[in-house]
Amino acid sequence: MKTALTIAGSDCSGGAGIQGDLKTFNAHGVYGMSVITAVTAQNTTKVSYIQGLEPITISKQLEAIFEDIKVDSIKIGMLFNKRIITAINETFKNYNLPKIVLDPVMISTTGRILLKGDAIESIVKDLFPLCNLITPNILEAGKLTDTTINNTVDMEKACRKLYELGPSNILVKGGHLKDTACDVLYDGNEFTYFDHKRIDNPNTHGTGCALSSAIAANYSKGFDTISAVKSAKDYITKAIAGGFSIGSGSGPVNHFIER
Ligand SMILES: Nc1ncnc2c1ncn2[C@@H]1O[C@H](COP(=O)(O)OP(=O)(O)OP(=O)(O)O)[C@@H](O)[C@H]1O
Ligand SMILES: Cc1ncc(CO)c(N)n1
Repeated sequence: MKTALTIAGSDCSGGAGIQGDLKTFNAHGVYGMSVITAVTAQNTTKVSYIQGLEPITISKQLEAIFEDIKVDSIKIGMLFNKRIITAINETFKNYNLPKIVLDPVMISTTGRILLKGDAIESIVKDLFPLCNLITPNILEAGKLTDTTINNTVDMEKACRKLYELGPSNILVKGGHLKDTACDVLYDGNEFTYFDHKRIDNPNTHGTGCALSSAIAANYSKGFDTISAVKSAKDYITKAIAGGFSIGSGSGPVNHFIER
C-alpha cells in the first residue's frame, strides 16, 4: 500500500487540518500518517484557541516516521510560526523527500489567523523551492504576490509570479471567486483550468485541506500533476455537493461519497 504524510494543524472538530487530511487519504486508499504542528480549538463557527507545538516536537515526529517508513508523498498545511518552519526545513535536509504539496494556509474560513505574519517569508524561502505543487486560494496568492485577485486573468498573473519563487507547479484555487469555482494550474509553461460550477453550499470547512491531501494521495499512487489535480478537483466537488450539515456554521465536506 502507498503512504502519504500530512504535516499540519489539528482541527478538533474534524473538518480541516490533520483530521480532514487523514479522512481524505483514507478515502483514496492511501495509508495516512501525521505530524502535528499546532493544536487548534475550533468548530464550524470559530477558531477559539491555538497552541503551536515546540519545534523539537515536530522534528521528533518527522524523524520517527522517516527513519522507519517510506513516505510516498507529503502534504503540508497549517505551519503557524517561523520556528516550526525552520524545524521542518532543518529536518528535511536529512532525508530524501517525495513530492510535496504545500497549502499555504493563512486564515481559517471563519477568519482567524493561522499563520503569523513573519512566517510567510520563511515558507517562501525555506519550503517553496522544495515543493512540487503549492495550492494557495486567491487571498493567499494575492498576499504572496502583493496583488488583488478577482478573476482568472489575475490568477494567471499570480501563478507566473509564484512560479518564480521556486515551486515546480502552482494551483491557484478559485473557491472564493464570485461566480465560478475555477482553479488555475501553471507548470511554468502552460495553464490548465479546472472549471466546475460553484455549488451553493455553506459547508466548505476544510475544502482546501481535502483538495491538497487528495492531490498528495494521487501523487503517492503515481499520478502526474494534471491527473492528480483533476481527480482531486472531482473529489472535492462531489464532497462539497454531497455535504451534510453539522454545527451551526460552515460545516465540513462529506468524505463518504461514491467514487
Ligand atoms: N462553493 C464551491 N463550489 C464548488 N467548489 C468549491 C466551492 N468552494 C470551494 N470550492 C473548491 O474547493 C477547493 C478549495 O478551494 P478554496 O478556494 O475554498 O480553498 P481554501 O480557501 O484554501 O479552503 P479552506 O476553506 O479549507 O481554507 C477548490 O478546488 C475550489 O475550487
Ligand atoms: C488546523 C487547520 N488547518 C487548516 C484550516 C483551514 O481550513 C483550518 N481551519 N484548521
